Amino acid sequence: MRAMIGISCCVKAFGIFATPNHAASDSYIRVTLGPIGGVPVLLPAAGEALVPDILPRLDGLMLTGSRSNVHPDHYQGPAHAEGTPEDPQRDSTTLPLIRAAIAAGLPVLAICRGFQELNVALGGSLDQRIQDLPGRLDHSTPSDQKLPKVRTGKAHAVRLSADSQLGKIWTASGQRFRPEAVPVNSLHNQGICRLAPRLVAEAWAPDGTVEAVRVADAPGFAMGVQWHPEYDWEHDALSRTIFEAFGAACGDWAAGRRPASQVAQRAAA
Ligand SMILES: N[C@@H](CCC(=O)NCCCC(=O)O)C(=O)O
Repeated sequence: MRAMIGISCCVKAFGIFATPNHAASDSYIRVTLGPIGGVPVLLPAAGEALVPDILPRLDGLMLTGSRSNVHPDHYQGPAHAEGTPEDPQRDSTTLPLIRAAIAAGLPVLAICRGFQELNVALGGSLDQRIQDLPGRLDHSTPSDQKLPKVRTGKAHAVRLSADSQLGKIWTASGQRFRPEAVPVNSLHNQGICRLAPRLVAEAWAPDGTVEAVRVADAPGFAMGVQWHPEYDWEHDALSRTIFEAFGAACGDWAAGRRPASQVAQRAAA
């Protein structure tokens, strides 16, 4: 039985009447059916009330990227600049869902906005326009950029920490990589300011922007990346390997196999 992979949705206006729809990019559907090897389950941005009913039916949770941004009220930040896209319905769903998934030990993979949600859900904060901060790169891609090669091409390198879970995953898979310079794409304006207490930073851009984290005390796969491996996996083994590792963790969960540390924790309780 394939793993059921929860995929966060955004509320987006569609059609001539700008009717609100709950949507996720096809790239998340294709990567779930591909290297993750699971069944994609779109999770509507319908609020916290659904979390207790949704979570037990999932074998993994993938938090997706989006042009919208986590509302600053969730991390006591300043109001966004006029015109900054927000999605309060998504926030009200994903933040409690992340906390519940991490508490349950469910495999979690957080990507871009999802990476930022992981940090905020666990008590961290965000910088809202890192390109305006001294010494920082512009990590965004102009919204009018139509050239796919530019929009989702490699934009900078990230440096992995010596003990990174990401590095262990890539090494275990036999992938060759330079931990001091892994090329990634970049499509974000915001970034981690205060790292949540339970997160461990695993990778950094040349300007110090945190680009990957893991949940320190998670029994299994629980990590996030600020870049978009879902754009690259068909031609980039390192991107594909992230999803394969996440898929293996979700497959174990679906088969009732729990991480050894979680079994030990439960036995000791
Ligand atoms: N809005 C946040 C998160 C950025 C993000 O998730 N980008 C994905 C963009 C997807 C697309 O362009 O369709 C930020 O700006 O930091």
